[in-house]
Amino acid sequence: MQSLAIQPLFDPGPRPTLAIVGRPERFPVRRIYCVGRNYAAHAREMGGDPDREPPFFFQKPADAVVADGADVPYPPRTDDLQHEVELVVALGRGGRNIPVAEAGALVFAQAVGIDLTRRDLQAAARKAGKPWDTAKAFDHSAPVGILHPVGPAGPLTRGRIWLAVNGDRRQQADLADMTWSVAEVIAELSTLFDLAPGDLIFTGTPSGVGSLLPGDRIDAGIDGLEPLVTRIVPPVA
Ligand SMILES: CC(=O)CC(=O)C(=O)O
Repeated sequence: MQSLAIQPLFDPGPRPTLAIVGRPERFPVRRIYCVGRNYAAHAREMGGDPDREPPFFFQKPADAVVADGADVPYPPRTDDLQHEVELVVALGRGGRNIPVAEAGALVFAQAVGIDLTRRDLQAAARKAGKPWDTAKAFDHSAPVGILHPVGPAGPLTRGRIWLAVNGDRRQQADLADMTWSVAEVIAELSTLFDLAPGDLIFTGTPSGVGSLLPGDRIDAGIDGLEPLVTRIVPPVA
């Protein structure tokens, strides 16, 4: 009998990958989950009440990742691109219904990330009760720095997180200010989705989010991790 080799209809292209400190291999990205309003001060600056509304989840496509400090083209259909610096964790193991006490062990590595947001589209979607995808899940919306494998202590629970635009400090807080810890985020997320190796989780941004323009240089950092540096460049013609 003739064997049928199943070929894809077209070349699906490479999976996005991230560099890892001290390792020759790269981390293949499967999905990107994000946490909204995980710092009380940011929830307030967005008009929310952190005492009444718990954090929540949304996603970006894996190919929104911007790796290796590449430039970010200013996206179309917005007049208000904004920065949101975040701790990003990269899962080396998956699972579902993970208890909080075991959740940290799923984390392979961590990095600095920026959840770029078309704030004007987000505000319009919120007002109309519509989804946020056009505001959050656009091309080049997820710059991520080099991954640092976690040690036996697991993912970071404290330390300064900050972001500067053209040298001006815009965001600064401590990871200890997160409403849900990394372990709590993973445990909660694993009740909603089957988590798997390759998943990235953006763990929420502190207050001080603000607008970006073509030509801006962004420096973002978290104590103990390699800073992320990227530039906003003119829109793709
Ligand atoms: C209001 C937001 O933009 C949600 C978000 O991305 C965050 O809080 O982080």
